[in-house]
Amino acid sequence: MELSLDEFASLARERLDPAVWDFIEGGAGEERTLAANTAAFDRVPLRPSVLRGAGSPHTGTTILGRTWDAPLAVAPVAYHTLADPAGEVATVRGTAAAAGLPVVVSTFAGRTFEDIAAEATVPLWLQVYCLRDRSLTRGLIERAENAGFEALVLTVDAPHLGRRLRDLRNGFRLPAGTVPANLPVDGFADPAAHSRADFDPGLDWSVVEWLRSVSELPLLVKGILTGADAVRAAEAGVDGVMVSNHGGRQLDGVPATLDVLPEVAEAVGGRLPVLLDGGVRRGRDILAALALGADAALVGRPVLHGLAAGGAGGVTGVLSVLLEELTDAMSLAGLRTLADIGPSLVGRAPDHPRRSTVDAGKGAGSDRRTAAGGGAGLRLADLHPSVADPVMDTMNFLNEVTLRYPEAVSFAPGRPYAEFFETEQVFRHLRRYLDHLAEQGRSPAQVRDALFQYGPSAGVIRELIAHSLRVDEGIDVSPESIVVTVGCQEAMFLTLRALMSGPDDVLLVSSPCYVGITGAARLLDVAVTAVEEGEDGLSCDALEAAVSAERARGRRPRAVYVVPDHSNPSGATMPLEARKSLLELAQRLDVLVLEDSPYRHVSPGTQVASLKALDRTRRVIHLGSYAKTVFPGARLGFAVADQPVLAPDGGTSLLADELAKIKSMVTVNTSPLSQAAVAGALLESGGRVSELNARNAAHYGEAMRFTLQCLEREFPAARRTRLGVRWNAPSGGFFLTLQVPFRADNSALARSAQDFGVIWTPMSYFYPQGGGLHTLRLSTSYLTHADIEKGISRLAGFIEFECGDPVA
Ligand SMILES: Cc1cc2nc3c(=O)[nH]c(=O)nc-3n(C[C@H](O)[C@H](O)[C@H](O)COP(=O)(O)O)c2cc1C
Repeated sequence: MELSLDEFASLARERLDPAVWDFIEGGAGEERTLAANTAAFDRVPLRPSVLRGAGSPHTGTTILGRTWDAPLAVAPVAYHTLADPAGEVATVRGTAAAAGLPVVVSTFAGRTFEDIAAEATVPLWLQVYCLRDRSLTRGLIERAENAGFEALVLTVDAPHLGRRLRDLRNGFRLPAGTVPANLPVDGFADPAAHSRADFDPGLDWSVVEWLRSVSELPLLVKGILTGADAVRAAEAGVDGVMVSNHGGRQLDGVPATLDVLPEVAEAVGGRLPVLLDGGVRRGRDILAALALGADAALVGRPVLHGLAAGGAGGVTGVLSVLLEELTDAMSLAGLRTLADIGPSLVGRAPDHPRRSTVDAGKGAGSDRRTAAGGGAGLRLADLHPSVADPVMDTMNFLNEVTLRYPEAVSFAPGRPYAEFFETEQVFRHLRRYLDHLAEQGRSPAQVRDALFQYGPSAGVIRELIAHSLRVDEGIDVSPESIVVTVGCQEAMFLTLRALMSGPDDVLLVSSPCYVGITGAARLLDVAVTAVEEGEDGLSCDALEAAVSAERARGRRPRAVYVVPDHSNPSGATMPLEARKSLLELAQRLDVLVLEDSPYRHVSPGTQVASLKALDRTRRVIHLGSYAKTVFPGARLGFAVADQPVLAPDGGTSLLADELAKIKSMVTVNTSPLSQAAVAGALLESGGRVSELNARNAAHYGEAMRFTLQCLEREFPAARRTRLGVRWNAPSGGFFLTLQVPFRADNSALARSAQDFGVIWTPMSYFYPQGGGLHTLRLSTSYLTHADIEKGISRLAGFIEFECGDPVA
């Protein structure tokens, strides 16, 4: 087994044709820059700090709005097919098996963007050479965008390819079968000659504006080597810069990238992410780059070495070695997270430039705050990385857009229908509960304290909840296995905190997935792996494959989160058999199931048995919510955690006891007032939440049916087919999803709100590892029929306009 990148390089050299090896390995001119790139890392020793209580390191980071497992990506390298016939397809497969890291695909990829995207579960970026033929360039970008690529990387150091003496001596020609799969196949065999013919040597900074006009994807420029150019790039409005000298393949004699990094980082001043490539060959090199101001590093040649050495598995090997070395170096240097990395790690004064303070995912034109100056100003980079993660902005963005366009019909929030609430109801519920306490023999002072005082962390209405679960759901658990929480959100948070004990623990989530759980995971630095949902919800096969893949990577899949009934956001419901299979599989694989099911009792018809009701082996932690069934203002939820927990001294407790301990340090206890209000509702209905909600369920079912009917009316079959619009027809819940042929992103949403007066939610918010770019979510729950009708008619106008087919 190869233990270093050098060993992969040696294997590749043995296996590749010498001229191909030279093409990959060589640099321009006397290869001084090529040599300088690696030598620069050797000149920068790391200076560890000891006894810092660092524990296990966490390598995750957020760049351009996406979470990466480590500050590492695959640099754009032409023709991966030179190293393996499967080319870039093998690369993305191999990368995914190592970690969630982006792959930058070259304009000169040996496989089509569509083929690569079909195989990719990691984010893809497109490297752009701006060709003389702008329409060809635009076409490439459009194809990549349609295939789901997430960013553009404009290479700015190559008006034509550099003077590569090895290739000139070898008379290098691309071997038969190696072609630029995304370009018209003509005249490419001599890459240098072709670049002189087709690259646009007259580019200036206006190219940024042109790219902005053809694509809304975030844009980075690759090939920045001076602070001045970095400033120009920032002024031109790019979303990130890459310090690169093209791996020493362009102008020979330019400095090593690591040497110019501090200058570039200082010039950028935290406004944009700074990435670096060139000579990165060890995990500790990544640390050095981060210490000198980079947000992440990329590797080029080593990936081709891996491909040549062992196809996709070789790529996995190369990246895994780098990641292991990175974790090892962090641990030995006393670094717990990337936020701990600063100039002192490489012995520089602390006022040296730091990494980006702004996540570039916010896109062009966003408010780019500069690093705080003196005084009490704080730097975003010094706060927990979750605060810069776009998942945290999801709720705010939707609230903001709804407030900004008050006249718009909003299909965004999953709120209950307001007409169900009457203010006096709350007082009635409170009275009912207080009477209940008196009936149970509590003295007036005890009744008073039950409302006014702190209460036990685990809650005071656990008996009533246990009773309700028994009579209504067939879930038979003791009150002691319940913890009453501040909304279901707190139940998720406590459960994750308790279960996820180390950096190798992974939470599996069905994807698309409710953002509350991914947000909680982000706050807690918990790694999340998405498992694709099918029409019937979570698929057992996909889950099993994901668990095996995680275990193969040395990680411990701990639990799987699932919304089995009328899922938010997809609307899917798992049939009974699928639930049973899931429980059997969870037992066999030894993972816990986190069941979240807020929509069961507000959906029409008979509901399938809950996972917890079917659970015979205490595999399921049930996360409950009264937001939809009683009222959201109570902020009342609960966790059923009846799993026994064994202490080293042989004693046992319930997982619920451990959750209550954590809760005592988060919210101390759930408001007794809220508990009392919900308890009153439970008492009034004899614990039968389903009966309490019979009218509501019928109403929501009707709202869904009416929305579907309006969609049918606006998009009769012929128009639907012509436009490429499709939707699902959930049997309950608050949400349905609609597929459209254009990108349903934030800017489309802003156009929809402003020009058409209708708001919806981009489904991409709900895909933790990318996806849903052409789907939008409609919530049908809180609107009147008149609003639904108006909203769907406006939505039809918007969709038709976006499809370039405006109605007269
Ligand atoms: C064989 C080869 C092909 C490359 N093709 C491209 C390309 O198509 N576009 C580009 O921007 N950079 C290209 N590069 C440069 C890489 O993106 C990257 O800057 C360089 O390889 C990083 O240095 P490293 O190989 O030392 O990691 C290529 C590099 C190599 C070795």
